[in-house]
Amino acid sequence: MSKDLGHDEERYRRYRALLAPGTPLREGLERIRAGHTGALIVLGTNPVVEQVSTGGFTVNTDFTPTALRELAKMDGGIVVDDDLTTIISAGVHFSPSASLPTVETGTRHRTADRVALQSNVPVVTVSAAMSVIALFMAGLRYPIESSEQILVRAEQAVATLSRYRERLDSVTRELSGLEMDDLVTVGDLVQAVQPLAMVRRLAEELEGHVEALGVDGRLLQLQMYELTQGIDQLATLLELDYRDAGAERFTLDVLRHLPTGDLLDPVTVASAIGLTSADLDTHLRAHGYRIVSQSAQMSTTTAGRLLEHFGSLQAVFAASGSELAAVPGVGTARARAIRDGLARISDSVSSR
Ligand SMILES: Nc1ncnc2c1ncn2[C@@H]1O[C@H](COP(=O)(O)OP(=O)(O)OP(=O)(O)O)[C@@H](O)[C@H]1O
Repeated sequence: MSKDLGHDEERYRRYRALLAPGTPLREGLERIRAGHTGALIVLGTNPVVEQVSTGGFTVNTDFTPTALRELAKMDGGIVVDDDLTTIISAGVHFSPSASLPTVETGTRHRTADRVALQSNVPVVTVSAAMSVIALFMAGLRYPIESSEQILVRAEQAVATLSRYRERLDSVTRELSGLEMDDLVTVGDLVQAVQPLAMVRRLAEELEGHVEALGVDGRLLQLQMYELTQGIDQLATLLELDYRDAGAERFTLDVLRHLPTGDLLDPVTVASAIGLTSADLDTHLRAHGYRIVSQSAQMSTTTAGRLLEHFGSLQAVFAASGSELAAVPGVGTARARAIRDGLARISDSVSSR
């Protein structure tokens, strides 16, 4: 089955977090898996769940991993309340409509799929034969993988992300050099936004892994944090710098939804982000917010004031310390910091 989450994404994410390592539910499921007994657990109740339930007995006990494991030894399924704090019943036989479609083969899994579909309540299973945990939700089956399985994919994503991050840092440095000389073209800007979009895309994928890993995802979360530092700010600054370059407001948000194949094509990217000319050689003028605000950790408002005062990024570079200090809100100390910062940026660009 496909993993296309569509409008169920938020719900899926909630259950993925509830099923992550370290949660009581996951702990109970892991105990069941280790015991090879198997289980079918309905994660909530409503009139349809009640209607398809027969037999079993009422438990109404606090949800604990041990209680879940003990009750799973019985034949039949378990019903827990919506917020997973109480085990309502155990040993329940479910009789969902046999006409509902399912591609599952065993009776436990066919039942789980159909109960989830008919009641719109998620169902989780542990297969006794296969030792796998699965979540059934709205006609889809989501495998709940072990941390080791997820980490293999996560490590590949981290490696790709760090390559794109390196590329992004290198092209933004090149872009700075071109901005200083007022030589930027559409192609140069596109070269910077492509790795930026890829970094964001990979970070989203990693966020999913971090959520699914629960307590096992802490290290990954730190790596992701480091590799994506300053990304949103960079996007905002690029949008400010090239806001006049597009037919409408220049925004990088559209790239989130562009298929990866299209993201690799410069002309498609140029027109997707609304650049007036998709001709990659067309000259673009950067306002200079990124370079000026990063020179001395200043807000875009202050950077904007400087740029407006001097008229261009090049004029800010050419300004003397006293000229900078004379701009309202700058002052002598900050003027020195700006001069030092601009010199540093200039050096880092020319040392490459
Ligand atoms: N309709 C049902 N309601 C509740 N529990 C059920 C139902 N059908 C099957 N089960 C539970 O599933 C158990 C195993 O069934 P079966 O082996 O046919 O399923 P399966 O999908 O192949 O699962 P497994 O991979 O665990 O063997 C049953 O002993 C029973 O406890």
